[in-house]
Amino acid sequence: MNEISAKNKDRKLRPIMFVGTGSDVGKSVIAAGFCRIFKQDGFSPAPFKAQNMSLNSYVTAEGLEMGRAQVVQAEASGIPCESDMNPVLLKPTSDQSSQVILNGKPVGNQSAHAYFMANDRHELFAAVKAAFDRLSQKYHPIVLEGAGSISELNLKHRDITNLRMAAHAGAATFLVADIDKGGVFGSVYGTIALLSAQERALMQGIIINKFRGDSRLFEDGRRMLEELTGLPVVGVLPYFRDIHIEEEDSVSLEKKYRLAATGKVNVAVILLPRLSNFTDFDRLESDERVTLFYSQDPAEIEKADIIIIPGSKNTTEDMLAIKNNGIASAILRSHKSGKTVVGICGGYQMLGAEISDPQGVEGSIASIPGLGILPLTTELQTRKTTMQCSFSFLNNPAKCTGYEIHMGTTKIHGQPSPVAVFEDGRQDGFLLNEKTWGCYIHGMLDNDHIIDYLLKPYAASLEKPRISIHDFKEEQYDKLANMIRQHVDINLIYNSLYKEPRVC
Ligand SMILES: NC(=O)CC[C@H](N)C(=O)O
Repeated sequence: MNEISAKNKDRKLRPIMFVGTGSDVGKSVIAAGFCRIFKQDGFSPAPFKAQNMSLNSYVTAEGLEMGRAQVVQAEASGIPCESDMNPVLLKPTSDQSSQVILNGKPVGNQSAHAYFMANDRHELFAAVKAAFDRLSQKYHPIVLEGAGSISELNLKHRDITNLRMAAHAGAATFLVADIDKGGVFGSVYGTIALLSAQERALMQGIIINKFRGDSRLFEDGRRMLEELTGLPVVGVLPYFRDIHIEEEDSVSLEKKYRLAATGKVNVAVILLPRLSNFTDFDRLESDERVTLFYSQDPAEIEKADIIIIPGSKNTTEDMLAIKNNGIASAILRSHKSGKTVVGICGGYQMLGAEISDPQGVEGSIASIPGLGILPLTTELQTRKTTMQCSFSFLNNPAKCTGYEIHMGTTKIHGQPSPVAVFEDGRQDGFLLNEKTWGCYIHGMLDNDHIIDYLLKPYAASLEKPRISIHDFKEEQYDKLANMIRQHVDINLIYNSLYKEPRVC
């Protein structure tokens, strides 16, 4: 623990917030790092982001849905996640429409226009503030994350995620800028210059992120930015590749591999247009035996040993998309030639004979034939299933964990052949043979023996990964915290958290 935190440990820390000059500047990872720093220093931090837009969600122990970035940050804080950490989650179902999750429950699909305009989102902001207030009764400091850029002038009066939230929280606010993107002086100076006096009063400093090379070379730049903005540059964080923290949105998915490689078990995850929960594959991706790539190229997909059809926010439209772009035929050919084809959630639904949506839950396609590999049909319902689950996989009695998030219910035609049996006796999924199966459970590939089962036909002689997923994540959070401590003036940050907020 550093001197300042040790001396003042009994005093309540005010909230801290990380906002950005734009999206994908690294706010979530920095927030996760600070959650771990505060935990290491003996405080009881908790994360908060008022609104996320993401197809990567998770389910709390209470069966409430929330964005995964705050789940990661809660893990870094060493506490269970709860929906108050992310009260609003927008899950885009198409370019025009999102499913709106409020306090963990879907409140319907709304067009972007209706959602953003209604009464300047007054009610939503009230709900968000209430969630924050509940959370701050239990934890301190609250580590808030903003969304995108804080200088979207036309959206400011409807903002519920950035500086209006910082003002409500009285948060010491730090601006994060990505130097790797270029234009860091313009974006930092411009962002600060466009703030109102009240907003400016919240700002405590600047963090330059993703710096490549020796940061001493940036000393002049740091001084210039301080002169231009009147704010201290509290840290210059390096661009890193050796710390693995789960990432929030599909911007990061774009950067992942697209090609098969030799000498490893090749796993292709179909890059569906509305792919959801791609974090399902993080553990598999980090397995030394595997090369995992995301692809929408039928020729590349056919090179894989194992094809996984992932979850989808819009199974019917994604089914149509893979029929039209040749991927469905590539999957069928691979299946026939004896390769592994596995489906998770939406992907499981696609492996069946038909997906129907009589009530238009996902869109305008009332019904569409699936791949016809598994003897099952799915109907999308208006009621959403969201729950964490414990289950056993096939005949292995070991307890596995995962979670379900879906609107569809699936009927098996003929003899059941479940993949998973839940603690309450319920069954899920269908196993046609060792190389052909599917089920609803997200996170199932975080269970090592299921990964081993998947890889067994291809990887018997290859070395296994050694460290458990829990220990691996803990190690990564500690590495992240240590890296931040090395490059940020942590005393200055603590000082700003002991100061009373300036009245805005
Ligand atoms: N997470 C998913 O893959 C969801 C699948 C499908 N869209 C459903 O809601 O049932």
